[in-house]
Amino acid sequence: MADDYRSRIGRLIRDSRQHRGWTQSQLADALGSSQSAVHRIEHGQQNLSLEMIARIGEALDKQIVSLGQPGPTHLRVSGGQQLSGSIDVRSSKNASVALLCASLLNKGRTVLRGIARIEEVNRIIEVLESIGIRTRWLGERRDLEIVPPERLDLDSMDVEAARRTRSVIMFLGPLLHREHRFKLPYAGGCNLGTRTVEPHMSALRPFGLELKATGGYYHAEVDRKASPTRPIVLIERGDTVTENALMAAARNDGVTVIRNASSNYMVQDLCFFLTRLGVRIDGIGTTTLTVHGRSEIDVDVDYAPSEDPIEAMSLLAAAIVTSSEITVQRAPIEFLEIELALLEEMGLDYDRSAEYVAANGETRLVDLTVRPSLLRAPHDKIHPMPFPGLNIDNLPFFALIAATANGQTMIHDWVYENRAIYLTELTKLGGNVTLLDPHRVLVEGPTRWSGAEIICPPALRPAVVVLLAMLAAKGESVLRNVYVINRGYEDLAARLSVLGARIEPFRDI
Ligand SMILES: CC(=O)N[C@H]1[C@@H](OP(=O)(O)OP(=O)(O)OC[C@H]2O[C@@H](n3ccc(=O)[nH]c3=O)[C@H](O)[C@@H]2O)O[C@H](CO)[C@@H](O)[C@@H]1O
Ligand SMILES: C=C(OP(=O)(O)O)C(=O)O
Repeated sequence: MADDYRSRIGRLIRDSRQHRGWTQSQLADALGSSQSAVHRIEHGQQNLSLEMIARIGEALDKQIVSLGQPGPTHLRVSGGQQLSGSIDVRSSKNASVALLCASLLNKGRTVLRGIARIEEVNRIIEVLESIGIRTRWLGERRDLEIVPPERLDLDSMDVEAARRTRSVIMFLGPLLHREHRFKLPYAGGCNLGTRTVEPHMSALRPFGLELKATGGYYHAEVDRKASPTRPIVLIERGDTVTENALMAAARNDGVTVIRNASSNYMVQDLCFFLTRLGVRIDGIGTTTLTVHGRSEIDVDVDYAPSEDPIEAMSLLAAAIVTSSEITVQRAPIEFLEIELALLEEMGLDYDRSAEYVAANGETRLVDLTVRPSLLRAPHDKIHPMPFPGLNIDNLPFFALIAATANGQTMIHDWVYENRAIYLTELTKLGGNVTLLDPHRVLVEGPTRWSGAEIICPPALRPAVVVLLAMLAAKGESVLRNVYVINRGYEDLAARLSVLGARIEPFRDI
């Protein structure tokens, strides 16, 4: 019996080590032990103390043994501290998930450099692995290698992981070239109200895809003889629908024109990646994309997705709400220009460095230094638009910034049915935020923030907005159940702590 447990724990340790891309010697170094001891542990030949199991878990960043289900993670924030220093923007959630899905187009080995280490990416990796794709973290755990099998095993799909994201909808475009018939679970993700899949269906129909939604699944049938005979006109300029159409077009043997395409940051990253796969795309960065597809893609490809403009905006908001001077390094300026123009109107004092190029060789980056400023409310309402408008995912941060400014600001989120509602959580921290209707909130500043205990709203950006307000609130706050934040941000609490924030993660016992 004891032997059996030792072997099972040993296997868990071996799997976690391999998932991290470490050798036995590397783990031994991290533990101050020897390679032969790690070998014995992994083969169940060594008695392990609880302390040793905890140390191994810490080294591998993975809980090896738990009593029951591990509970949710919460954050305790001691607010009112000014932040200082510099912080790098990490790669984007939205490009990372698109590129993971796009790897399904490639028979060769795909390496994604510096991909975001976030829960949303973890869920997609779990789905990919469950259908037979081998993934492995390389080097410093920032680069992901993806190797496809000869045939996918779609029936074994990890449905639980798939249902926790909306991104799995982007399997449709690549899969329609590999399978005649398949099913995908309904797309999940944040609770932002109903989000349509109709534009995806109409964009992919010309490629022969028919979808029926029943019993919690989209049932797909593909007519392989079909291919678009005229330009595909998207009924919405959505990001993931554009990506789905691009991925379908990438392996369509011929030229596909996509009109009313999104030219947002993640779409551009996907276009650059597809170009590396040998797919020519004209019109990158515009709303008409002309794709010269290839029926076979078998390339060993290496690509580094660009920095996340939404994370950059979040960090600017962190500086503004805490009246701090910080430098946000590696900000993708093309996707922040309108946000910065508006902040300038509101009175923000900031500098930007000369431009330099991201690791993808394309995206223009700058360093932004923000200084404490007295902000005033803008004259007009703030509302988002598809790129090149103010980014839809950046809008919630303007509610927080408006709460620090003098005067009244109307925030109009026409896009999501439910997202503006969560901004009223700021009232629990002393904000003056009135919900006028499900799409509009009126924010009156400036605010004297005060600490509170709040359960994370079930939406990524509003949850981060609440966390940032807690940084400004004097006294202690608690933010409960922060999975939703970890879905889209890498080590946010730890990285803000490096800037001087006092944030401590904890779990219920
Ligand atoms: C994985 C990923 O990349 N997610 C992003 C992507 O989701 P995604 O592309 O999946 O966004 P949706 O297709 O759900 O669009 C968001 C909402 O906007 C509406 N809509 C969209 C475009 C349009 O021209 N008209 C219109 O009405 C949709 O009906 C929907 O209600 O784009 C959203 C909007 O930028 C972002 O918030 C998400 O972070
Ligand atoms: C709404 C968002 O993303 P998703 O499409 O992954 O739900 C977001 O990033 O804020």
